[in-house]
Amino acid sequence: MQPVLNVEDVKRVESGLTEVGVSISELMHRAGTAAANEVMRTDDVSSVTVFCGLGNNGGDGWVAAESLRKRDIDVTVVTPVAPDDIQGDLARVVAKSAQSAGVKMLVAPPKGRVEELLLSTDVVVDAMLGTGFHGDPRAPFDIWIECINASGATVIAVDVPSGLSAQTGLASSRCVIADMTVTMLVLKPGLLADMGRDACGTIVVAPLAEQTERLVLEADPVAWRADLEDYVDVLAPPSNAVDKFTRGSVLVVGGSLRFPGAPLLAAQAAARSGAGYVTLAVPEPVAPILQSQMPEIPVMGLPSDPDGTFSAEAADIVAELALKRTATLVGPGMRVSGGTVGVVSKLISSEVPLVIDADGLNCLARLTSNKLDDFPELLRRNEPLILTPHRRELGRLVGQQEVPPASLTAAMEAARRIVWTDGGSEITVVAKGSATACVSVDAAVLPKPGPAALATAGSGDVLGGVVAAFLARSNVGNDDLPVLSALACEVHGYAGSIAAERFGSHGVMARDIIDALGLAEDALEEQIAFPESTDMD
Ligand SMILES: NC(=O)C1=CN([C@@H]2O[C@H](COP(=O)(O)OP(=O)(O)OC[C@H]3O[C@@H](n4cnc5c(N)ncnc54)[C@H](OP(=O)(O)O)[C@@H]3O)[C@@H](O)[C@H]2O)[C@@H](O)CC1
Ligand SMILES: Nc1ncnc2c1ncn2[C@@H]1O[C@H](COP(=O)(O)OP(=O)(O)O)[C@@H](O)[C@H]1O
Ligand SMILES: [K+]
Repeated sequence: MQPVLNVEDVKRVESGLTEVGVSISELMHRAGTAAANEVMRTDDVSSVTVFCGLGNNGGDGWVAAESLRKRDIDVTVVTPVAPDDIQGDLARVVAKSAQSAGVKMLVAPPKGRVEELLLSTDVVVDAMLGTGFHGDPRAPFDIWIECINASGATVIAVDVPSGLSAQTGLASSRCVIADMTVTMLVLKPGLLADMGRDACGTIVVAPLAEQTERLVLEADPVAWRADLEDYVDVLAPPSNAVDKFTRGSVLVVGGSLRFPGAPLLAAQAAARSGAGYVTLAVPEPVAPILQSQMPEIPVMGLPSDPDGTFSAEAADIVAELALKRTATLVGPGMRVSGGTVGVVSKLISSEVPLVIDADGLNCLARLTSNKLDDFPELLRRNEPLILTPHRRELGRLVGQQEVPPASLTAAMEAARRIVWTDGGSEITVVAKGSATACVSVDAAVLPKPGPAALATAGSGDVLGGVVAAFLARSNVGNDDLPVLSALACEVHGYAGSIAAERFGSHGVMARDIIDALGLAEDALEEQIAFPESTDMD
């Protein structure tokens, strides 16, 4: 797994490096050289334009320019001020050095001149704004960003694309869209989430020093990005000595007359994700509608209120059914009512492996008056509990219903409040979004995100079914639940990619993701077993 550090903690690594004798100036030289090395790896590069800002990110750019000049590349720096007028000492020194080495420069050129230069540029190096960026890019960077994005050149961003927050992944209206980002020392969360996914392109981490790895670990990574090899331990070894029950049995509890389809999607997803036996428990009037849709899945009709949601009597029946299954998923389409809150409450207090999704989470929010983290006794259990909220559901659980977490780091923080509620429990929160984090007290694991095609109604119900099936099938300890959940997310994401190939990136419906789940899991398992021979990017 690759560590991810909050930007403020990157500074601890930086000062740790200076303590072992690697100065900031030396780091800047190594950073600029690392960026130049990536430029040299680009096919057919002969002319490069480096856009430099006025801080240390700009300093990296000047070093890169000098390094490229020494390798006979036709390089021009575009800068707001001449080297002598740069305020920062470090950046001024490297800028003057590049100037002495014969690097060409354009000082505060008009927009037309920048556009003209870009016409004959193969590679742009974006060294305007790095981790010191805040607010909206001011002139001239806003204009240069526009010109860079409109050009046909390959764009390599230094540390972080200018205009993107390396911490939050949120971008202002102007943000460089790079083909590659050479990030210094370690991954930062904003590169992996939200706008970061669009802006960074391929991410290359430049460690810059041999002590970096140790210092990064000491700085307490906020998350870990999973590599395929990290899933080896949670994959069950294949065996033919199984029957439909030993392959894992899943109970899906949910549905209402208003939303009958959601639990069906979840149940189908569980069945397509290798659970040998899947049962649906829905309110009485919903049962005949669903049974006709899916003959493989037995549907049980439970006591219902007149509005077509579970009544209070359903809770005990559900808990009894759940005791006989290896995992239970509760929530899809079930609405929030006295009866459904009772069902969720009963399941939580039963020692059954449990996944709570969608309205199940909203019931939990109702039960705890939007303060789940104030109810430690509720979450104290031995069997696994996996919550799969999207950001709005997550916000409702922790008192942020008005302003839900707006970034991956904010979502991880909210998830941590839940998992730490009883001081370290068996809970994993799968904080869903365009990038997802699987958070437990031990770690936050970031699966590789799937395509935007996953952003379609019912896609979360499908993920709930996949997670429940993986939980039902697996024998992993509670410590491994974040990795197991992350694998479920990757299968879901890869199924989304297969579906997008089949139906087009705008044409995917939840049912298409379900149909691709089995193939996605096989392909991922093959990739995990034979990482060299298959390439799925
Ligand atoms: N960590 C490491 O170990 C290493 C870090 N290194 C590098 O250092 C970089 C961080 O450097 P940094 O701290 O000097 O900040 P940086 O990103 O250059 O920005 C500051 C400048 O931008 C300006 N500015 C800010 N917002 C703005 C806006 N909206 N619009 C316009 N301007 C704006 C701000 O001006 P101010 O707002 O203060 O007036 C100031 O002039 C890091 O990303 C990496 O590349 C490597 O050299 C080696 C190893
Ligand atoms: N832009 C995106 N890129 C990748 N995955 C996404 C994106 N948007 C949503 N997803 C994924 O799709 C699923 C949507 O879940 P959810 O919001 O609960 O949907 P619904 O409630 O409609 O079923 C989650 O797994 C989420 O991580
Ligand atoms: K940059």
